Amino acid sequence: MEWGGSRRAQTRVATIARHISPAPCSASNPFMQVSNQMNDNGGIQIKGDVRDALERGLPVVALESTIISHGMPYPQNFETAKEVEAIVRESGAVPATIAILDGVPCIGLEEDELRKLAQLGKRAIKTSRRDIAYVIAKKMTGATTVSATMFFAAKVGINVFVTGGIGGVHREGETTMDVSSDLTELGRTAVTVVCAGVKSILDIPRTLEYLETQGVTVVGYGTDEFPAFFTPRSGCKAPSRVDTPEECAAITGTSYVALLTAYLLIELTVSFMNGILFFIF
Ligand SMILES: O=c1[nH]cc([C@@H]2O[C@H](COP(=O)(O)O)[C@@H](O)[C@H]2O)c(=O)[nH]1
Repeated sequence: MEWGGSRRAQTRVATIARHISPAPCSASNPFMQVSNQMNDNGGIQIKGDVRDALERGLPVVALESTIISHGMPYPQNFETAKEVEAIVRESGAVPATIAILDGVPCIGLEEDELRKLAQLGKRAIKTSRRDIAYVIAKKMTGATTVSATMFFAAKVGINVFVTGGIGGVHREGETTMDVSSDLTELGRTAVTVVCAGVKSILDIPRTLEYLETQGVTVVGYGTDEFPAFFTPRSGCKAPSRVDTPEECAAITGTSYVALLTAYLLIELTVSFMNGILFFIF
């Protein structure tokens, strides 16, 4: 016979799970239904192929847009964005580049929208989680950073997000308090972020400390070292390591099953970038 307290505890855990777990990718996904309604109301807009994949439970990979607007000049940024989307497609997943266009959060961009964003460059608002409400309310065009991209990906049930480098703790951050909101988002939003670490201009040891404080699972893929975006060598050790896609899947599965708020950040060296899509599950 089951102990009543245990049953109550299980119910509480299930309730918590509904709040913190990413929405499942299916037509019955309540987030999708909300998104559909929001779409009708001029809210979140999901591109056709992305919507179709989410409804059918097929793999979708979120991509950020600040790297397009602020990371490179036009037209290299446009070409690179298209190339990254093509790599995702070749690997059997649907790419969903996320941005806010004229106040509308868009999950997946048409080619002309991608070009518009690339041409706008730094005139697009660099939009982190803090800025989302303002950019939408003012009907502005915002390029989403890692934190804002994770926010929208989780809202529509996308569980994997691929980018170059994430933000981190800036040097002298101990006095300036300049810590990227990417790090706090990683601690609160259950989206697996596949990236090449942080740039060496940031304070990597403090970035790792902050990720630990936020409860973020940081895993090196095929490396013991935390990569520094342009180079696999930072001199800082990654807290843990996996070597196969199956190990990655097991860690992600464990995080969800155990309902931990320790979400997964997989760090890759740049040379592994073409291999990242093996992580889609
Ligand atoms: O090497 C780079 N890392 C990160 C970014 C972008 O900058 C954001 C972090 O900005 P901040 O440090 O202001 O939080 C990241 O999420 C990403 O969008 C970038 O352009 N270049």
